Order: sequence, then structure tokens, then C-alpha cells
Amino acid sequence: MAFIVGLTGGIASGKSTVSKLLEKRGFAIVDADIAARKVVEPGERAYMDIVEAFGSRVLLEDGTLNRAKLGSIVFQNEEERKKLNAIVHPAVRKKMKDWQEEAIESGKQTVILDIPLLYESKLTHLVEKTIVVFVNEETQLKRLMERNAFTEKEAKSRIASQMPLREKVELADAVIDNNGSIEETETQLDQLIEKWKMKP
Ligand SMILES: CC(C)(COP(=O)(O)OP(=O)(O)OC[C@H]1O[C@@H](n2cnc3c(N)ncnc32)[C@H](O)[C@@H]1O)[C@@H](O)C(=O)NCCC(=O)NCCS
Ligand SMILES: Nc1ncnc2c1ncn2[C@@H]1O[C@H](COP(=O)(O)OP(=O)(O)OP(=O)(O)O)[C@@H](O)[C@H]1O
Repeated sequence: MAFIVGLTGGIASGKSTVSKLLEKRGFAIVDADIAARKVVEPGERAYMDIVEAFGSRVLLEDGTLNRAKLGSIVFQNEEERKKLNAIVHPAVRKKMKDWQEEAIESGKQTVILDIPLLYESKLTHLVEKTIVVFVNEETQLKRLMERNAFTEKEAKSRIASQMPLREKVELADAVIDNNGSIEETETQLDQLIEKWKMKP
């Protein structure tokens, strides 16, 4: 039986940073954001449903999804976001299940499911343990604005579309504090791998 771990946090809290460190150590990563990109490629079912629901205004000239445009719609309006989630999330779950099975078939002993909305979407039954990557509000806002070149208003509307990170910390089996340097994060991660006896 493989050990299935849920890795979550808030937007720009450092999930990808931690999952890269885990990947470097040989762990299998199944990333919900990558699945969510894959299932909206032109021709996919979810792509067609998005065009039907939001119109061709959310497409670029080459026919691919205009993610910036769709983001500006759904992070300002909860109804629109729910509409998008209802189209994309079932396809994401299916894709992630396939990737998890592939990882186990290839002999992986631990599979990390990197899911930003693990708690919001009530997916904890899919995993044995959860890890939350935590940063304080100031760091989160600063890193998000820098990474995506967002205004403060854009960044805040995305943060507000998720469960507050402090509430996620309360629900976690383990917390990695990513306010400091990457090296400090790496040390905490290695201690957790040791504590949980995680084997790639
Ligand atoms: C709206 C979209 C097109 C914006 O794309 P963009 O390239 O700007 O962002 P990206 O997909 O890289 O997401 C960045 C982060 O935003 C947060 N986020 C994304 N979607 C959501 C959502 N529906 N609700 C809350 N937070 C979200 C996550 O923390 C994610 O890691 C895209 O995020 C999307 O399709 N979202 C719906 C699917 C989804 O829920 N994805 C999250 C994991 S399943
Ligand atoms: N310890 C750190 N010190 C400085 N910068 C960091 C640190 N950890 C992450 N970052 C930077 O902060 C930003 C957010 O990190 P990352 O992309 O890993 O977050 P994420 O949780 O995966 O985000 P998302 O939910 O949007 O996918 C990135 O630009 C990353 O390079």
C-alpha cells in the first residue's frame, strides 16, 4: 500500500517550492495545477464547456484559453468561480487519479498530491496525511504580487477566494513554515520525511 500525502497551503505560500524539493528526493508528485492546465487544452471536454459557459472572450487568438482573462473574471466573482470549478474539478480529479495509479504501478511508495484546494474542495479522504505550507499574510501578499506582477487588489482578491491559511494550519497533520529561507524550509521538510518515515 502506497502512502498518499496531501500537500497544500495558500496561493503563493510555497507548495511548488516544497514539491520540487520532494521531487528532487525521488518522491512522486501529482500536481493539481498541472492537471487543471492539461484538462482545458483545446479539444478537451472541459475546454468546450468553458467556451460554452464563458464565451469566446476567454480565448486567445490561437484558440487556447486566455488564463489571465478567465482569472480576472473568476477571482472577482464567486458565482463565476463556482461555475468554472464545476466544469474543471471533476476532470482534474480523474486526471490526478490516473497519475496516482501510474506512480504506484511504477513502484513509488509515497505519492504526494499537491492540491491548493484540498480543504476547500473537501478532498482529505483521498489522503492519509496532510502537510500545509504556511507563510504569514504579509509574505504571501508580497510573494504573490512579485511572482505574478499583480496589483495589491488583484493579489488580495485571489487570496480571499481561498480558506484563510491560518485555518488550514489548524487542520494540518504537519506544517512547514516557509516564511524564512528555502534552506530553512528544506531542513523542516527533511525532518518531516524522517519523522513520517517517508520512502520514495
Ligand atoms: C482561473 C485560471 C484560468 C487562472 O489561471 P492562472 O494561470 O492565472 O493561475 P494557476 O492556474 O496557475 O493557479 C494559481 C493558483 O491560484 C489558485 N487558484 C486557482 N484556481 C482557483 C480556484 N478556483 N479557487 C481558488 N484558488 C484558485 C491556486 O492556489 C493556484 O495554485 C486557473 O486558475 C483555473 O483554471 N482555475 C480553476 C481550476 C482550479 O481550481 N485550479 C486549482 C487547482 S484544482
Ligand atoms: N522560502 C522562500 N523564500 C523566498 N521566496 C520564496 C520562498 N518560497 C517560495 N518563494 C517564492 O514565492 C513564490 C510562490 O512560491 P510557489 O510558487 O512555490 O507557491 P505555490 O504555493 O506553489 O503557489 P500557487 O498556489 O500559486 O501555485 C514563488 O515566486 C517562489 O519562488
